[in-house]
Amino acid sequence: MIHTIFISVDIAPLAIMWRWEILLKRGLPSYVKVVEVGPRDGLQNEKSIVPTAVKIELIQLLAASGLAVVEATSFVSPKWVPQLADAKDVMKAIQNVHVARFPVLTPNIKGFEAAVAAGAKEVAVFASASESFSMSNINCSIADSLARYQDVALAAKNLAIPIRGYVSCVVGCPVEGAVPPSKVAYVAKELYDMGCSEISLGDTIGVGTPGTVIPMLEAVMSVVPVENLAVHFHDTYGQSLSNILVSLQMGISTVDSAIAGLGGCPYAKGASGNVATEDVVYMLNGLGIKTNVDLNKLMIAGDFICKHLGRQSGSKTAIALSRITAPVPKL
Ligand SMILES: CC(C)(COP(=O)([O-])OP(=O)([O-])OC[C@H]1O[C@@H](n2cnc3c(N)ncnc32)[C@H](O)[C@@H]1OP(=O)([O-])[O-])[C@@H](O)C(=O)NCCC(=O)NCCSC(=O)C[C@@](C)(O)CC(=O)[O-]
Repeated sequence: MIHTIFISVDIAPLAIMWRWEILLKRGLPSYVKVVEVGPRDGLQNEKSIVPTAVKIELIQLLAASGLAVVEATSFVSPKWVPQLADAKDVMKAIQNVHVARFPVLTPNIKGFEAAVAAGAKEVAVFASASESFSMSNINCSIADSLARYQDVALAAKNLAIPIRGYVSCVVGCPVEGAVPPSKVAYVAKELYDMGCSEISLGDTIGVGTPGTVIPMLEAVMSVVPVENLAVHFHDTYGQSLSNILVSLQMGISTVDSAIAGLGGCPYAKGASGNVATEDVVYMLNGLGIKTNVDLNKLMIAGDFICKHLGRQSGSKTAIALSRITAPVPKL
């Protein structure tokens, strides 16, 4: 005799979860490259000079966490950014660390040559989508900066050195206010056309929301392939993670961040730190996106630099995890 057994299963919650997964994960990459900018963007605005040995140890700890790229320092004028005047010594000390790449900022050919002489194998140039910020940050117009960067790009190409291009003030400028997406797209395309293999779009003063970031990304993505783009958010208004999420949904898979949320540009008054690497990795872990970064090891690096600077971490994740003594619940 055959018995039919009916089991009543309420599938509604499962269906809702499934729909949310589809909605949320639409377009999300399976892997995100996290570019750590803490030793450079994070420290450049610190008033007291951080000893070179501390910078080197920080870089080593960050590389040990699994980060593939750690922006190490800048070969800029020490009169403009005294904190990074030890760029040469930092680079020399990390020559034998091979687990990560260590790009450096170079504002002109002088900086490029010094960086290469110190052992840099990757460089980055930095332009702005706002004329006023270009003047205050690098003392020249956007057009003049692009002409300078042509020389750097050519020199880099001759030595087969990869070059990244930053665009600052992609949604707002401390002087000019809102920046039109078309201006950002113009500068991004110029950098891409001169040979920058990655264009990082910087919300220097952290004023963007998804409402302004999406139209900006649409404009840039119409002239530069999405696989060559990165996003770089400062967290002044607490919008970074939502801005990162929409960027990922639009196809971007490279995200800049700074350990412990350090940072700020000396020439962008009022700008707060970068989005914290710990917070970015926590969110990406939650989305099931691979980063190859060990959050516990990141915490060690964050702890190290915060102790040195004598301040609490700017990462909500780091603060939360440091208060938890019981194992972190697996969400
Ligand atoms: C671009 C310059 C040099 C122009 O500065 P300038 O004063 O117009 O340049 P200059 O050519 O007249 O040179 C002045 C002095 O600097 C020297 N100099 C010239 N170049 C170099 C060099 N590369 N390395 C070392 N020294 C250099 C040069 O030799 C000279 O020395 P002096 O004769 O007076 O003794 C200057 O404005 C500068 O260094 N600016 C850097 C500012 C900076 O680093 N800002 C922060 C980084 S950008 C940022 O944070 C935004 C970003 C990327 O994170 C993305 C985002 O958040 O949006």
